Amino acid sequence: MNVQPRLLISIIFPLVFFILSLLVYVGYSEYKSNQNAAIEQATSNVRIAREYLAHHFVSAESHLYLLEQLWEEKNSIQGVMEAAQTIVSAKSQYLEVGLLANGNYYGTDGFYKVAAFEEIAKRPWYKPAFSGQIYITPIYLSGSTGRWAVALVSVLEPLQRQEVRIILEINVASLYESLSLLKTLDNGYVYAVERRTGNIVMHPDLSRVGKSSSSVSRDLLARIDSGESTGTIASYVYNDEEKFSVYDARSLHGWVVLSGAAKSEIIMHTFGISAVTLSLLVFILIIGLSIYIIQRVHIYGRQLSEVESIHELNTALRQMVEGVIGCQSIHLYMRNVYSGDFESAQCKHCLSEKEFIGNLATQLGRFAKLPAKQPDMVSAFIAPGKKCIRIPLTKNKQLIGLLYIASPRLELPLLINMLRTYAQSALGHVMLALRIQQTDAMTGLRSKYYLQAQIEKHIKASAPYYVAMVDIDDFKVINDTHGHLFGDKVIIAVADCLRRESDRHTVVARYGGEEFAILVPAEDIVGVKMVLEYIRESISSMQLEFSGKSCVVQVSIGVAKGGDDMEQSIARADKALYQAKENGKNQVVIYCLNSMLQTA
Ligand SMILES: Nc1nc2c(ncn2[C@@H]2O[C@H](COP(=O)(O)OP(=O)(O)OP(=O)(O)O)[C@@H](O)[C@H]2O)c(=O)[nH]1
Repeated sequence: MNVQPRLLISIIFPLVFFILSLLVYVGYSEYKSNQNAAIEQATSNVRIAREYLAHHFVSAESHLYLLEQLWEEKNSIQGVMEAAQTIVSAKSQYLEVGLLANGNYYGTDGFYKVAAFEEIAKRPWYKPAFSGQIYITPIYLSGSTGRWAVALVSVLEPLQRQEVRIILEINVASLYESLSLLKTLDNGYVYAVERRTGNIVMHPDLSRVGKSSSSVSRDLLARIDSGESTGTIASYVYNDEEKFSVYDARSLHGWVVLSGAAKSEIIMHTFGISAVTLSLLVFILIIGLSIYIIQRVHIYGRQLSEVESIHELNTALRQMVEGVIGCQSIHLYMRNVYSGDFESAQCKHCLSEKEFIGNLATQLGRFAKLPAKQPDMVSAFIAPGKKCIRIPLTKNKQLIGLLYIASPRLELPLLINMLRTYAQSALGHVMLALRIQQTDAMTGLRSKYYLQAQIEKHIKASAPYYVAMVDIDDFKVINDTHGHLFGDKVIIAVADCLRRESDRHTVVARYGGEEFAILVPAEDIVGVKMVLEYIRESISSMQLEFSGKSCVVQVSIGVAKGGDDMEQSIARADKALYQAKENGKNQVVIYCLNSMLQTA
């Protein structure tokens, strides 16, 4: 199946636009679904983290309860501390267990301190509280271990009017270890913030712990306090990256657990899947179509380079132009190598060299787009009111033709330049073939075929003309006397004389052997007769000398007024020539219907 390149090109742009729109739509849908998936993943991570933390808090509370029971049974400091030591040793998340009793602070690993109340009140785990209360402290940097910690504190009945409290200090970093494995997309993480202060309690970057969170704003904390305990923070900026987070602030000792990811990750995921696949498909499609189009242009180009006549060139050019860029019509003007005029290959329109230089020469560079309102003198004639493309065709930097494409559908410079390359090479080829066909190799005069074509042109244009046949007298004798080489030189000398004595509108051709034909554009015989007599006299006055041999040449000429029938017109001139020979040669005879008229 052969699809015309212009059809493919005309569908490429809408197709690319359609696919790009589809890409945007698919990309947007994919982004939305990836965003929902990321939110779901973050929600699930937050739920897992909450369950994990709740489990640990319950476990810590049960350890506290155990120690409380021990204390309440015996009020034995040693008993409680021994049990506390066992618990701390077994649980890596616990930094220390402390007992405030008898005005002293007893800590695991043998830490003991006489506790003046003022000093106790400064400890991060201390706050005024009623007996029977259990509370969790804000995050603090543990003085004894230098680690970030929170303490779960149980306030017991005072003993001998002195406060009794059991303090379970939890290592936050150790608690976070397992949670750090929970990922949202590739790099999102779980973290926790204190509701009361807005400070971070758990974060993969330890330097962030104890500092205020960028995601949990005062505004959000207020909303949480008013009951909005779960939800999504749609957008916030952290480390110059736009992020989102899912939060849950339900009953976890005042902690808000969060998980989120950078939005760029969602975009990367989106591009990673659909967009890249689709872009690749579009890319492959465009490359494939481009290769096909270029191949088709080359096929047209090959057909063009095989043409041998101007008619074939016209047909092949039209097919190529219609197939490649599409158009209403094309017009080819080719330079006449003899006159320099630009003649239309389609019609009789001709731009003389003078007109051409005056109007177009200075504007001819690369191809030009001529809008309907700014035509040049040719486009105004061949396609009035239509836009055109004018393509100059050159050979050896010389202008040999002009191609006009009226109302082109595509104006892509790449295609027009390909077209131009093939067109100028084909035109150059055809012009060379024409030149060979139209020129007589020995004398350099026009050939018989060119003369006949020119007569046809005059007949078509209803332009008046005369045809004269010129024959060298007694040429056989010259040949026989001086040899054929000498005879050839005589033919060339006569041809030179004919050329010299004719003006640029007269066509002089070698008709065959020692016979010549002349086409004279003229209204009446008077001027023609004068010219022919002048030619005859010029030839007979030549003294020809070659290689020491010399001779005088004379010619007989028959002339007839041209009619609508080319062959008949030539036959009449021939008849007059025959009469000139009959009358004794070296004379001009004019053909008349009933009798021949001898001149001079
Ligand atoms: N040297 C040479 N001779 C040619 C050429 N073409 C034809 N001839 C010769 O020209 C001669 C023409 O002879 P004819 O047709 O008898 O005519 P003619 O001798 O000129 O006699 P008239 O025409 O009656 O004056 C022939 O002998 C041809 O061989 C050519 O290209 N070169």
